[in-house]
Amino acid sequence: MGHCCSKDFDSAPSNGETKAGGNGTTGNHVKPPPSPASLRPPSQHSVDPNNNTYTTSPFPSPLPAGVRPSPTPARKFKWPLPPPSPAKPIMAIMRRTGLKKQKQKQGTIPEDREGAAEEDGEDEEMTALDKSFGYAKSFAGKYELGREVGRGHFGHTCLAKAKKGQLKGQEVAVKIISKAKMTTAISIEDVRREVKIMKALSGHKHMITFHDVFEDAKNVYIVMELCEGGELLDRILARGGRYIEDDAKTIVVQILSVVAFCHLQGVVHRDLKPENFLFTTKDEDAPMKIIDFGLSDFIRPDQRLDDIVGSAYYVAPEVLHRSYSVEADMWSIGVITYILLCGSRPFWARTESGIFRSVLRADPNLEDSPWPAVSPEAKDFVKRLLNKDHRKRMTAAQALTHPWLRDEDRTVPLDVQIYKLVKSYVRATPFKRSALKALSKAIPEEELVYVKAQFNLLEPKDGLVSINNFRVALMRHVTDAMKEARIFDILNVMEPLSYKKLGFEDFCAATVSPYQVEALEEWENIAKIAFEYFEQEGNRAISVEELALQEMNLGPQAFSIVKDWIRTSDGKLSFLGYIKFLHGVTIRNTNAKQR
Ligand SMILES: Nc1ncnc2c1ncn2[C@@H]1O[C@H](COP(=O)(O)OP(=O)(O)OP(=O)(O)O)[C@@H](O)[C@H]1O
Ligand SMILES: [Ca+2]
Repeated sequence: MGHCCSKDFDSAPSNGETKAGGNGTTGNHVKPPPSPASLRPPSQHSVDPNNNTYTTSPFPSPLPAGVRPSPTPARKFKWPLPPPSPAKPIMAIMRRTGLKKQKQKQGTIPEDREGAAEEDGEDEEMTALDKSFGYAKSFAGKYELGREVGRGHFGHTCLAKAKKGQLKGQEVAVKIISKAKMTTAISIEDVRREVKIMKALSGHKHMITFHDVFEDAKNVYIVMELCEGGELLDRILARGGRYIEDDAKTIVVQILSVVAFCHLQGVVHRDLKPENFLFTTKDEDAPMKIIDFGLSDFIRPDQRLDDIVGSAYYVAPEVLHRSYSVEADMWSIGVITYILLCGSRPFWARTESGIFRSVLRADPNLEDSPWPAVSPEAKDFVKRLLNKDHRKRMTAAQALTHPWLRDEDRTVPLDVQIYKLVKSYVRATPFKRSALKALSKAIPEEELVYVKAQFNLLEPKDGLVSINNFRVALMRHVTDAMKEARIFDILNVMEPLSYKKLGFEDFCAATVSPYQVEALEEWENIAKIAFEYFEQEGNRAISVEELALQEMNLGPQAFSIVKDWIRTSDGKLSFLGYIKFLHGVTIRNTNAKQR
């Protein structure tokens, strides 16, 4: 859990560089600790603990005017930096959750009554809430509790020794979550879901192994494998704030491998940070395990979440905009990689709102020391994760095939993104399909490593894949989480594949994402080549009406926009029109219906 509160890179031994900045707009610039006072993170004094959770986004919504995100209440936002005392934020968080509920029930609470309303709300909830989970009650009979090994916002973790059963004599870790702090139905549901997710995902080699769960009148006890090697954050700090590139790769590969697994299972972690990766032993090369699914959630393939959740330094821009999916985790991995490689945070400011401003607007600094000494592949890797446009970010499976990490001996995990893209492709018009096919033909061989790996994971028969290949590949990885996230539903909307099989060429066309290709350095060249192919094989005369209504599913309001995409000389798509058509442009200022 979040020892982000007690450790800070700014107080870590400096790597010697002094950078300007700290205004929240120029990236994270670590300051050397010149005096004992600066060892205390500055925001201790400047962040208001009562103003740390947003029930609505502090930023304008990215949704079209008039469209509001669904009304799920914002849940938790954690302290980015050390609070004055460990007890206060817990109380503050719990009170705030109570307040949100109260507000929902009764509408606006007058400002000067807020404190009282919080307390009232808490009391009311405490008496009404059912806090029995149905877990076994025999914790004390089965385990002997030892010393505390960690503490976070929502509980503390202790050593324990199993007294009986299969684990008899073995040391385990027990996360103890106090029922007194579960003051709302949401906080109870969070614990229930944390247990469900840990149980379902247990088994992956970089996932903490879940053993058991218990409860009594006071607490819930989550029993899991003990990791004795400490948090990744501690190792970064012990190394003076950064890793050499090869060691960073070893870390990032492990993170991606387990996160790819979570995403395939329909679980978004939402709190990826170095504090939530533990080393199994104290050995330098001990494997890491992901922990803390306290903020995680199930997510359907086509779902967007809207609650602002996470830790400030690692939060993705679209989370602040309240419309996000698994790509938000990929942003956090970009932040972790950036830190591993240079020892500084990419988005830094003294206050929480300053950090958010930086996340939304600032480009990470990849110029100053030590970046000139970092390989171009590593920099490209970071850029492709810290892209503010979530559509342009690599997925976890894709990132594992990036040139920086590529290793032919490592199996690439199945990527649920493939399913989403194929679903859209098989439902697209022939004109759109030929536009995508032209694009896929222009992609350099180098970039096809990922697509080839995904195609092979579907185990093509005679070079072809059908809906059954997609089903069987998913089944191979099925867990209860995958069922809960309704991942299999996507197969129903892929039903045109019941009558048609895809060869590798079609598969490439189906799985090419114009947004991700646009993020490549060679984009301009690729686009030109793609258009040449399109001119040869797919471009045809098309009317404004057909383009807007049939091809793009837009309303007549879009006629004036798509009109410019068509060449007057021959009535076919122009180069610019082709590119826009590929992207399925979002027309915000019309009431046009969109696919
Ligand atoms: N399996 C484990 N083995 C060893 N230590 C552990 C284990 N699980 C958790 N810890 C320690 O306990 C700390 C808190 O655990 P965890 O992150 O799950 O709690 P949390 O209250 O949800 O945290 P946060 O404040 O980040 O939400 C971890 O940072 C880690 O130091
Ligand atoms: Ca944690």
